[in-house]
Amino acid sequence: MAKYNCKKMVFSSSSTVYGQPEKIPCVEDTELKAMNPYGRTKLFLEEIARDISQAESDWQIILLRYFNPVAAHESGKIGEDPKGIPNNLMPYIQQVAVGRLPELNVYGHDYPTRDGTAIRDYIHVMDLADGHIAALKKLFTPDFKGCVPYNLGTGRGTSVLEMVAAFEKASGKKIPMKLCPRRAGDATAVYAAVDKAAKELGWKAKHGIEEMCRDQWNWASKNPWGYQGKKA
Ligand SMILES: O=c1ccn([C@@H]2O[C@H](COP(=O)(O)OP(=O)(O)O[C@H]3O[C@H](CO)[C@@H](O)[C@H](O)[C@H]3O)[C@@H](O)[C@H]2O)c(=O)[nH]1
Repeated sequence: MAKYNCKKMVFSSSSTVYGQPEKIPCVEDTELKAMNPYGRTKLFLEEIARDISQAESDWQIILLRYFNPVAAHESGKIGEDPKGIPNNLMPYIQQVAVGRLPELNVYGHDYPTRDGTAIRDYIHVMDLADGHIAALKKLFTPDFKGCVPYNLGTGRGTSVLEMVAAFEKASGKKIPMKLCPRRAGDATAVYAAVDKAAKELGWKAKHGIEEMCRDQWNWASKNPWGYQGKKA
């Protein structure tokens, strides 16, 4: 970047830097802490970005803290195709729906939430893409300075069971479930404060969980075995 005199950067950070926040919705200037190794990598890279902007005042950096990206392009031609058994909730639900996996393991049903399952702020990937365009536009405004974090979330929390119900409705498929113990390193409830991105980037998520599930299912039903198709 130094060689090409590039001093503007959009960094893909994550809501994982909030750990389990004291207060939700999470505001950007809340205390940061990692609950797992992945979270710590994001936290350290944010710290490095902050250090760079302190050391060299001509750098302009935006940290985009993604909440839980899900869904697919509306065409159904571009979507997530994880290698091996998926770790994340939506690709796992998708693989149960198309018959690749027998049932969903629900990690934790004794959280202090409305139905006992953990709460996240799921965001449509197309909204996330728009958030990047808004961030780039912001970086190129003459008054932008320093290293500034923005949440990319919807501001709404959805439990695991609510997400499963929404997916069942969108797909018409039953998702068999097994209630399991909590997964180590998982937070109880995390969702975004969205005012800063709305005010300063002019960006707001447009899609709700019904549309997220619709587009996830459109991709899944057209590509049940991902990009490669089923191996013989
Ligand atoms: O098979 C599964 C997978 C997940 N969950 C639960 O579903 C919720 C969401 O899990 P997941 O989709 O794995 O998301 P997070 O653990 O919240 O983390 C994701 O979202 C973060 C914020 O964007 C990213 O930083 C991480 O990379 C990404 O894994 C959690 O309560 C999990 O316990 C299940 O019950 N069963």
